[in-house]
Parts: sequence; C-alpha cells; structure tokens
Amino acid sequence: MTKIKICGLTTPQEAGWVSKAQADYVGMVLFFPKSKRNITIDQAKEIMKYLPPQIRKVAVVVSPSALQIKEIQENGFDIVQIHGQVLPEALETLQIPFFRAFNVDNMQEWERYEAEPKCIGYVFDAVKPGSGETFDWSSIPNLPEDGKPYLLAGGLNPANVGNAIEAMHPDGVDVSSGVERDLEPGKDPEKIEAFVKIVRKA
Ligand SMILES: O=C(O)c1ccccc1N[C@@H]1O[C@H](COP(=O)(O)O)[C@@H](O)[C@H]1O
Repeated sequence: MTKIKICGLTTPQEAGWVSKAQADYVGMVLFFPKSKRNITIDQAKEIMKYLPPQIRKVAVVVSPSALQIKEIQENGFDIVQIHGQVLPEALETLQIPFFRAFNVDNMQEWERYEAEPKCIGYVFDAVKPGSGETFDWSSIPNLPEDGKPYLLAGGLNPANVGNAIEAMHPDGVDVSSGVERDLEPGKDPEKIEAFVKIVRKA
C-alpha cells in the first residue's frame, strides 16, 4: 500500500484532521524561518499530543546542525527528513533514522546513502521544497527493487496524485501545499481527506 506523508503541520487542529484521515507520516518544519510552515519545538510537542503513535512524526529540516539533531531526538520525533546538506557531525549525532531528501539537482547522490544504515528512505522533491511545484519525474533515479523505499514529493494534490502513483509507483507520496487552503494559511481538512482517499484507492 502506498504510504502517505502530510507535511508542514502548524497547529493541533491540523493534527486532528491528519489523524482522522489516518496518514502514515506527518512532517513538521523546524529551524527554517524562511518557511511559512516553520514552527518551534514547543509548538511541535503540542501538535504531537493530537497524533497517535502509529503516525510517524517526521522533523523536516535543511542542513541541520548536530545541536538541532539532538534537540529533535530529545523531543519525540521518530524520523528526521534532511534537505540541503547532511553534515558529518549531524550524521554522527543521529540516533533516530532519517529520510534523505533530494531537490532535483542532487538526485544522483542517493547512492551515497544506500549503505548508510541510519538512512531508511529517500524523498524526491522539486527544486524548492514546500513550493507546491512539480518537477520532471524522469529525473528520479532508477532504484534497486529490493532497496530503500522512496517518497514522491513536490506539487502533489488530490487532482494529480492518482496519475503520479500510476506513472511512478512510489512507495509513498508526500504533500504539503496541495492540501492547504486557497485563500488563508493552513491545511484544508477536505483536501486532506480527498488526497488520502485517492491514494488509498490507487
Ligand atoms: O514546506 C516547507 O516549507 C519546507 C521547508 C523546508 C524543507 C522542506 C519543506 N517542505 C517539503 O516539501 C515537500 C513537498 O512540498 P509541496 O507539497 O510541494 O508543498 C515535502 O517533502 C515537504 O516536507
């Protein structure tokens, strides 16, 4: 079954919607003030109170420092999703697994993580994470069938996720902008429900 990650939660109410929809993973953006979805560790802890244990909590970060990794793993996250660079000191500090995220120009670097036991999967995303833009899926590398799973991200929404699954057969799909409201900030419960329903049917 295709896994579902709903990313960029900013409120407990959104956690309630994602729990109801029974997503597999939720993402929370940390230590990245450039993002409109950036939240503090304290806000993340409040959101986690509304998430059941079977929904894996993913800390979404860009080139995290060892100190930030330490803070993440001390505060209830299950997985770290690393965009940007994986600094050696961050990798050394990691005691929870991570998803390596690639943003088009570094897709081929996945091979570096194939033998890294702390890396449990890949996220293939558009150039600008969280932008709601798609990318040319032919740039996704051919991965070994018995290798680590990958999540397809970047501009997915209820209207295109069915085609994306049919075309790419990803192990999972990852969405943020595509389940947000059009005129106000924040997630849209109806779009979350529609997205999950389509993926579960695909
Ligand atoms: O959402 C963000 O602002 C963000 C910031 C920093 C790193 C990753 C971010 N989001 C990731 O982007 C993809 C897909 O986003 P979208 O559906 O195209 O909006 C997803 O993996 C988020 O984790």
